Amino acid sequence: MSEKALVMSTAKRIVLSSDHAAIELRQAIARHIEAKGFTVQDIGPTTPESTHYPKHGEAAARAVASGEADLGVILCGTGQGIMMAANKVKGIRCGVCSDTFSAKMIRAHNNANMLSIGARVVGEGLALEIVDAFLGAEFEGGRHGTRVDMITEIEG
Ligand SMILES: O=C(CO)[C@H](O)[C@H](O)[C@H](O)COP(=O)(O)O
Repeated sequence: MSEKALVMSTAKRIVLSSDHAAIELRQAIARHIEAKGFTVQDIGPTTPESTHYPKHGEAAARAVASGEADLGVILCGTGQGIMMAANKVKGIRCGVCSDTFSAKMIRAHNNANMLSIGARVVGEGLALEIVDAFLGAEFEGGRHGTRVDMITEIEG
Protein backbone atom coordinates (compact mmCIF):
# COMPACT_ATOMS: atom_id res chain seq x y z
CA MET A 1 0.00 0.00 0.00
CA SER A 2 1.35 3.46 -0.87
CA GLU A 3 2.02 5.97 1.91
CA LYS A 4 -0.85 8.16 0.66
CA ALA A 5 -3.29 5.24 0.64
CA LEU A 6 -2.19 4.39 4.16
CA VAL A 7 -2.85 7.96 5.34
CA MET A 8 -6.28 8.02 3.66
CA SER A 9 -7.29 4.71 5.28
CA THR A 10 -6.24 5.70 8.83
CA ALA A 11 -9.39 6.22 10.87
CA LYS A 12 -9.54 9.71 12.25
CA ARG A 13 -11.31 10.92 15.34
CA ILE A 14 -14.04 13.39 14.38
CA VAL A 15 -15.87 15.59 16.86
CA LEU A 16 -19.37 16.78 15.93
CA SER A 17 -21.54 19.47 17.46
CA SER A 18 -24.38 21.76 16.45
CA ASP A 19 -27.11 23.96 17.80
CA HIS A 20 -30.85 23.13 17.73
CA ALA A 21 -31.14 23.95 14.01
CA ALA A 22 -29.03 20.99 12.92
CA ILE A 23 -29.57 18.06 15.27
CA GLU A 24 -31.01 15.66 12.69
CA LEU A 25 -28.44 16.52 10.05
CA ARG A 26 -25.60 16.22 12.58
CA GLN A 27 -26.84 12.77 13.60
CA ALA A 28 -27.12 11.71 9.93
CA ILE A 29 -23.51 12.84 9.41
CA ALA A 30 -22.43 10.91 12.51
CA ARG A 31 -24.02 7.69 11.20
CA HIS A 32 -22.57 8.28 7.73
CA ILE A 33 -18.98 8.77 8.81
CA GLU A 34 -19.10 6.09 11.49
CA ALA A 35 -20.12 3.63 8.75
CA LYS A 36 -17.02 4.74 6.85
CA GLY A 37 -14.77 3.83 9.77
CA PHE A 38 -14.22 7.18 11.46
CA THR A 39 -14.32 7.37 15.23
CA VAL A 40 -17.10 9.82 16.06
CA GLN A 41 -17.40 11.91 19.19
CA ASP A 42 -20.84 13.53 18.93
CA ILE A 43 -21.05 16.07 21.74
CA GLY A 44 -24.66 17.05 21.06
CA PRO A 45 -27.01 18.55 21.86
CA THR A 46 -29.57 15.76 21.54
CA THR A 47 -32.80 17.54 22.50
CA PRO A 48 -34.51 20.10 20.24
CA GLU A 49 -34.77 23.01 22.70
CA SER A 50 -33.39 26.30 21.44
CA THR A 51 -29.76 26.67 22.45
CA HIS A 52 -26.83 29.01 21.75
CA TYR A 53 -24.39 28.06 18.99
CA PRO A 54 -21.26 29.75 20.49
CA LYS A 55 -20.96 27.24 23.33
CA HIS A 56 -21.34 24.25 20.99
CA GLY A 57 -18.82 25.66 18.52
CA GLU A 58 -16.37 26.37 21.31
CA ALA A 59 -16.73 22.88 22.83
CA ALA A 60 -15.98 21.13 19.52
CA ALA A 61 -13.14 23.54 18.75
CA ARG A 62 -11.51 22.89 22.14
CA ALA A 63 -11.65 19.12 21.46
CA VAL A 64 -9.77 19.69 18.18
CA ALA A 65 -7.34 22.26 19.58
CA SER A 66 -6.43 19.98 22.51
CA GLY A 67 -5.79 17.01 20.21
CA GLU A 68 -8.69 15.00 21.65
CA ALA A 69 -10.13 14.95 18.12
CA ASP A 70 -8.30 15.16 14.79
CA LEU A 71 -10.97 17.13 12.93
CA GLY A 72 -14.35 18.68 13.68
CA VAL A 73 -17.65 19.06 11.86
CA ILE A 74 -20.03 21.64 13.28
CA LEU A 75 -23.42 22.88 12.17
CA CYS A 76 -25.98 25.57 12.89
CA GLY A 77 -28.73 27.10 10.75
CA THR A 78 -26.37 28.86 8.36
CA GLY A 79 -23.09 27.38 9.59
CA GLN A 80 -21.83 30.93 10.04
CA GLY A 81 -22.32 31.69 13.73
CA ILE A 82 -20.90 28.41 14.98
CA MET A 83 -17.93 28.81 12.59
CA MET A 84 -17.22 32.29 14.01
CA ALA A 85 -17.23 30.89 17.55
CA ALA A 86 -14.95 27.96 16.65
CA ASN A 87 -12.44 30.24 14.94
CA LYS A 88 -11.98 32.19 18.19
CA VAL A 89 -10.22 29.15 19.69
CA LYS A 90 -6.46 29.26 19.13
CA GLY A 91 -5.30 26.76 16.54
CA ILE A 92 -8.67 26.39 14.82
CA ARG A 93 -9.15 26.96 11.11
CA CYS A 94 -12.81 26.45 10.27
CA GLY A 95 -14.64 27.25 7.04
CA VAL A 96 -18.33 27.16 6.12
CA CYS A 97 -18.96 25.09 2.99
CA SER A 98 -22.03 24.66 0.83
CA ASP A 99 -20.20 22.90 -2.01
CA THR A 100 -17.81 19.97 -2.31
CA PHE A 101 -15.02 21.88 -4.08
CA SER A 102 -14.64 24.33 -1.19
CA ALA A 103 -14.80 21.48 1.32
CA LYS A 104 -11.89 19.75 -0.40
CA MET A 105 -9.89 22.96 -0.80
CA ILE A 106 -10.14 24.14 2.80
CA ARG A 107 -8.23 20.94 3.70
CA ALA A 108 -5.89 20.93 0.69
CA HIS A 109 -4.88 24.62 0.76
CA ASN A 110 -5.93 26.03 4.13
CA ASN A 111 -5.30 22.98 6.33
CA ALA A 112 -8.70 23.57 7.92
CA ASN A 113 -9.23 21.40 10.96
CA MET A 114 -12.95 22.10 11.19
CA LEU A 115 -15.80 22.19 8.69
CA SER A 116 -19.03 24.10 9.28
CA ILE A 117 -22.29 23.42 7.43
CA GLY A 118 -25.60 25.29 7.41
CA ALA A 119 -28.42 22.85 8.02
CA ARG A 120 -30.91 25.43 6.72
CA VAL A 121 -28.80 25.95 3.60
CA VAL A 122 -27.97 22.50 2.22
CA GLY A 123 -29.94 19.26 2.16
CA GLU A 124 -28.75 16.00 3.66
CA GLY A 125 -27.47 14.46 0.42
CA LEU A 126 -25.22 17.40 -0.38
CA ALA A 127 -24.14 17.77 3.25
CA LEU A 128 -22.89 14.18 3.31
CA GLU A 129 -20.95 14.76 0.08
CA ILE A 130 -19.44 17.94 1.56
CA VAL A 131 -18.31 15.99 4.64
CA ASP A 132 -16.84 13.22 2.44
CA ALA A 133 -14.92 15.82 0.39
CA PHE A 134 -13.53 17.42 3.55
CA LEU A 135 -12.53 14.18 5.26
CA GLY A 136 -11.12 12.68 2.06
CA ALA A 137 -8.75 15.56 1.31
CA GLU A 138 -5.19 16.04 2.54
CA PHE A 139 -3.22 19.24 3.15
CA GLU A 140 -0.81 19.85 0.26
CA GLY A 141 1.77 21.86 2.23
CA GLY A 142 4.43 23.76 0.27
CA ARG A 143 3.40 27.35 -0.51
CA HIS A 144 0.11 26.68 1.27
CA GLY A 145 2.04 25.87 4.44
CA THR A 146 3.70 29.28 4.30
CA ARG A 147 0.30 30.93 4.08
CA VAL A 148 -1.26 28.84 6.85
CA ASP A 149 1.74 29.72 9.06
CA MET A 150 0.96 33.39 8.35
CA ILE A 151 -2.61 32.83 9.59
CA THR A 152 -1.23 31.23 12.76
CA GLU A 153 1.11 34.20 13.32
CA ILE A 154 -1.92 36.52 13.40
CA GLU A 155 -3.15 34.59 16.46
CA GLY A 156 -0.06 35.75 18.35
O1 LIG B 1 -27.58 29.93 12.02
C1 LIG B 1 -27.32 30.14 13.18
C2 LIG B 1 -26.26 31.09 13.58
O2 LIG B 1 -25.48 31.48 12.49
C3 LIG B 1 -28.04 29.48 14.26
O3 LIG B 1 -28.58 28.23 13.83
C4 LIG B 1 -29.16 30.24 14.92
O4 LIG B 1 -29.96 29.34 15.51
C5 LIG B 1 -29.89 31.13 13.93
O5 LIG B 1 -29.35 32.39 14.14
C6 LIG B 1 -31.38 31.07 14.04
O6 LIG B 1 -31.80 31.17 15.33
P1 LIG B 1 -33.20 30.59 15.83
O7 LIG B 1 -33.11 30.78 17.30
O8 LIG B 1 -33.31 29.15 15.44
O9 LIG B 1 -34.26 31.44 15.17
